[in-house]
Amino acid sequence: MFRSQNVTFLRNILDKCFVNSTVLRWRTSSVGHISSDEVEAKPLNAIPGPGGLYQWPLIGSLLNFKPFTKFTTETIHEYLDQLHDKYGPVVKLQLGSQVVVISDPKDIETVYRNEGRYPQRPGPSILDAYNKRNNIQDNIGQLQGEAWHALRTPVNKRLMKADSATHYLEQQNKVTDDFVHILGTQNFTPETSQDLFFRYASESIAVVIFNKRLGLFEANPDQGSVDFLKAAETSLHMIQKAGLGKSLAHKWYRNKTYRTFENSQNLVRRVAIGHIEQARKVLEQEMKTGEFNEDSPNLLYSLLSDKKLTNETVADLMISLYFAGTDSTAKYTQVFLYNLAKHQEKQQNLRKEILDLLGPEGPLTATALSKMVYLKAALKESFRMIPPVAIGNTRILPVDLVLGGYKVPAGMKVFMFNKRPARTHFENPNQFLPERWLRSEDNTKKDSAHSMIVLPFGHGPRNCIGRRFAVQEIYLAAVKVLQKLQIDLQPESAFERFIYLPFAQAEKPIRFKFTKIV
Ligand code: HEM
Repeated sequence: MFRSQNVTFLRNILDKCFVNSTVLRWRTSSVGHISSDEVEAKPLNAIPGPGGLYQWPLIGSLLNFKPFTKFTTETIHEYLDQLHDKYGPVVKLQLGSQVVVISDPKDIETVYRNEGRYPQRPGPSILDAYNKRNNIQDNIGQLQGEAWHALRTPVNKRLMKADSATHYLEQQNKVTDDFVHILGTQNFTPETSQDLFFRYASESIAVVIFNKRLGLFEANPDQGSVDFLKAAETSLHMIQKAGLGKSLAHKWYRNKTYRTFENSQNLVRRVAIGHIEQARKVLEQEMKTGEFNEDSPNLLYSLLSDKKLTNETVADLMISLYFAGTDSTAKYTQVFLYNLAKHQEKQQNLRKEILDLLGPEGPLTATALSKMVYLKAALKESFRMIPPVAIGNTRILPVDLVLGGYKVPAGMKVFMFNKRPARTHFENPNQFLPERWLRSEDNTKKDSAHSMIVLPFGHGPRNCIGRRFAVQEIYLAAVKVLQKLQIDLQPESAFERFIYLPFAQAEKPIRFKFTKIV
């Protein structure tokens, strides 16, 4: 052990020789400083975790799940919680490949601060296999390095600016009006209400991606668009299963998981390509007739006009956005409304904010949205209580790091298990308290690592590219539902268990009760 003056001395020396030293090449904290514990960092093989056969490649992954344990890929969060209870904040195990799972916000911060200009998130291995077999180019979520950056930059310009999503508010207000009208006028089984949320998310993102309404709320919607929803969900489920090592052979032959994935992914692509083709035709027609309005938002037009992008790349990008932007938002909109239904007092507080700013009929505008502090706090608290992804925040380390006192080498896959500190690092963690986010910023940011806990959309240059749209759609649903309807839960749904597929969802479809406010 080092005394504190020795540690300060060491820090100075290490900071100076940090870059070139071969002996002291381990980056040890978010800002390159070093602590006494970290100087004595232990090797990778000292990281605790399930031992013996569990550490074997391939077989080790299978042993994590049923029938060998009580866990499945959907309850991976419960399994990781149990491992962290047993082994501490750094755990090593086989999940598809060897991974290090971390849950200390300081370590999470260290990973993000050192992720570099082109952060590496492993692409889904089953999608890699599918693309290779079908001669399809890798998409934004799979590319790495400069190729990823070259594609991400033009998309950032269109989707990630502060006002990117608000340009679509007018059209998305209309989608939400239709959604809320149906919620308020029909009786649903839990399954049909769940389906309606999928239609809502799909319809909302389609006005951005394809510049058109899909008609999913109509009596006889296009069957392809309806089938897309189930196919996207199945594809994502298979991605998760394969990614966590429950399917191993898909790389070498078309096993059952792969075939299920292939069928659903074929459908996802076919439907998305159909929409893109139609959107392109409309665009060409409008340009011919002079109807085209350059000032109205049109993502497809804007991307096709970018000389650096080929038509094929634009099409693949649109497919990825449609695929990534439906299931995720559909599921989280339900989770948020669930939290509001479960916490009636908070629902009333939020309704008051909404009615004060918009009244019972007003559309959601960018100005009103900027004033809705309770809405933002409530969604953030919902993200804390039930994070939308359990292990979506993953990186392959570009440099050697010290995490929790262990040396983790460059190239290692690291899962950031933010779900755990979201419970362990807050007062009254089991209470739904939007108010905790209303306190002054400095109060919630006493510890800089605290800002590394609630990260529903990841962090850094590779964070979720659809986040502004996802959040806007969830806000719109909450605002418009609360303007018109009271949300309750039927008694059977009062204590739902949430699982990950890979996005958070209730284990059984939620039994909402929507009642018109008179
Ligand atoms: C509640 C809804 C959503 C959640 C919780 C979510 C979550 C995430 C997360 C955690 C990541 C990884 C970020 C990282 O590695 O730092 C991600 C990436 C991504 N998301 Fe989302 N997402 C949502 C909605 C959307 C929407 C609406 C779209 C498209 C319109 C979208 C498109 C993407 C894409 C393309 C990536 C990969 C980005 C890249 O690798 O550069 N997501 N998302």
